[in-house]
Amino acid sequence: MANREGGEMMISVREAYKVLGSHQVLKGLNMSVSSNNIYGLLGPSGCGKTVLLNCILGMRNLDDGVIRLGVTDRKLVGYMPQEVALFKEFTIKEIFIFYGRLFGISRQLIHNRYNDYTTILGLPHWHSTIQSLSGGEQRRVSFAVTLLHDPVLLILDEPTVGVDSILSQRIWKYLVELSSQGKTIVITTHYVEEARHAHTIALMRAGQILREDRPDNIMSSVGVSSLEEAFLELSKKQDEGSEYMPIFRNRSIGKESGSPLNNDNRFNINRFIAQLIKNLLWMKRNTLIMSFLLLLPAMQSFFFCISFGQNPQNLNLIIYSEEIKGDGDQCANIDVKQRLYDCDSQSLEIPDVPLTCHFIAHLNKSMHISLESSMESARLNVLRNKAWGVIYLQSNFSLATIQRINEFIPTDNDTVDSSFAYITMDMSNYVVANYLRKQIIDAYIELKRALSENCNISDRVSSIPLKFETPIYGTNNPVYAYSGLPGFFCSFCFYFTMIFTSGAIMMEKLVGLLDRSLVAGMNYIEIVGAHIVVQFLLISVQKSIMLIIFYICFDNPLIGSVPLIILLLYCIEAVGVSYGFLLTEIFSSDRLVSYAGIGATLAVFSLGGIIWPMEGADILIRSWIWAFPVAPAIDSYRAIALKGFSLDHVQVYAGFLSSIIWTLLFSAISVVLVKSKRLQ
Ligand SMILES: Nc1ncnc2c1ncn2[C@@H]1O[C@H](COP(=O)(O)OP(=O)(O)OP(=O)(O)O)[C@@H](O)[C@H]1O
Repeated sequence: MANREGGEMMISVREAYKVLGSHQVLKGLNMSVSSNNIYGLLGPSGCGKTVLLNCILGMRNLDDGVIRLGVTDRKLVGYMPQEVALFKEFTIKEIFIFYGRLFGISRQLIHNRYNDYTTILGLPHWHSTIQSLSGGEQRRVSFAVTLLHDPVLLILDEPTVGVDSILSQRIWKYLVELSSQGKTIVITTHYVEEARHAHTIALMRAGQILREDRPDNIMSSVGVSSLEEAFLELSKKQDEGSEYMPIFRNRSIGKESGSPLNNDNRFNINRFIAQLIKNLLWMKRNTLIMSFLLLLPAMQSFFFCISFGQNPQNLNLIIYSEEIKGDGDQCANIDVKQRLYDCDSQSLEIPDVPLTCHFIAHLNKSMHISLESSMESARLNVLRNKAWGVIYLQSNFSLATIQRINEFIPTDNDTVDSSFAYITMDMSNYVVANYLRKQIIDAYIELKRALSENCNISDRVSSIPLKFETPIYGTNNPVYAYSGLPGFFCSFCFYFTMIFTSGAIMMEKLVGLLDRSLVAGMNYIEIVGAHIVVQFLLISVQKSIMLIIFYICFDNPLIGSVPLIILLLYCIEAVGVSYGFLLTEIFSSDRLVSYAGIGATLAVFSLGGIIWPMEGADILIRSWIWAFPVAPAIDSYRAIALKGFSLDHVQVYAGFLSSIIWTLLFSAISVVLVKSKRLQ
């Protein structure tokens, strides 16, 4: 490319249009940057300088217009973003080595260049971490990183903002030296004064270049003595519309301009290793976060095992019995096996120790029983939340119960009524109330069995004719935690990988690290690949910790194949990684990413049958549950762990299939979004 004077042209932008949201940012912009020149892009905040640079670097595509560059290889371009965009926890040495690896520069050359930049720019010590440096020092390091691979074209987005005047002068002096060595430099700035050092100045306003020329030519052509005045004059003309009539071109009308720089979409092992080492180094530097990430699953699983789904214990229950006098001394030291009454006696009498005491003894096995002397005080205690219920037994409860056992069908209604235990409960808690109800029924069945045995009456005849045989799966006294654990474990694996993936990528994105790496030639395959390796290591350790706590420290049932369970968990984690990545492509703020992540986890939590079995869900949800992410995998886990099913069972392979399909779907949408963003 040649410029008007016959010299080489490094950048040529023609009729550039760009709309972002509802804002037309570039409006038919033209720009020409000659090789070996310093091109100062001067304009107020929001005029579109950064968007223009992004388009030149291929981070965004124009809606219409053409960009041509004198170089197409990313290795020949150096980009310094507006933000410092460096890893805060890393030392200067580590940052230099990271970017050096990206560009394939040897260690020796990296070190030599550091020494050169230290002389020129006064870089801090090689082993200083970025977070220990002042703002100005960080900018110097960022500038040096841009120069590290000796690029031909330098694009610097406000390198002197927030920098003291001495450093700013130093940077400009060095830029002049670089241009004399054959580099082309495009530099954006707000500061008119420092822009005078540039060979060419472009005055930009509202998405257009108002004038582009040598500084003195601009002033003389407008007939003023300063660049500020020239800018004001040209701005007035733009507002009057005499020279720069804004033309709105709709995105759909214009033809899209592709990236002016080549994108290397092939996997490059050096770049991948650079990214991988960087991720591992980040983990090493953030020991607090890493220990939290490893302790969190241990704590979560431990707390789950000791608190979730176990049967309620020591529930308070009150007995108000008219048979018992005073504070219940009669019931002290009851042996539930002792003979209850004399079956041979012809006339039935109240036994020495009333049956109430035996009933209490059976109830006491699983509950905490206290006696009250009146129904009013008993009810008051339930009202005051001191007990879960009251059992009222009438004065001739023992006699009526014995009579009922002996005669099978008692003769009079009074006897029938007196043999009843009248129960008034606090039913506000579903689980507690039902568990208590079962415990009371079990205690009564025990009492009745003891009474039957007392008189050698077969319990087979006197008891309810229902017999629960050895169950096919599980036990006759199931614990809710056993069926809740699969949902908890799987949801945690999904949540953790999703939040770690989105957190790691958003961290790089928000501070400009991702853009810097992408401009340097890194591609998404390398970035995501390196991330997956790190994730894999981390989740393997986490998973092992959780499996040990669940199945070795605590005796939760696991009758199926352990390798199959581990494989299933990796599949669920793949869904978490792909969903986390998708969120970072959909949202630009980490807050929104967190909201969407937590929202999805809550949905997984409730659809996974942890809180309540899906058999109780609405028919609409039940019939579509297979279509939700993670829920079928939780079902598979349950089938493997609690029923011992293998991969050839539909309930098991459905979970694997669902996880694979969701991973592919989330990944495919992410790829489409990444590609379409390039077009934005
Ligand atoms: N993703 C986006 N969506 C919508 N509008 C955007 C987006 N990015 C930038 N803009 C708008 O485009 C305009 C130009 O932004 P740009 O960052 O290029 O300004 P600038 O000239 O670089 O400003 P500064 O000097 O403050 O950095 C601004 O009004 C900004 O709000």
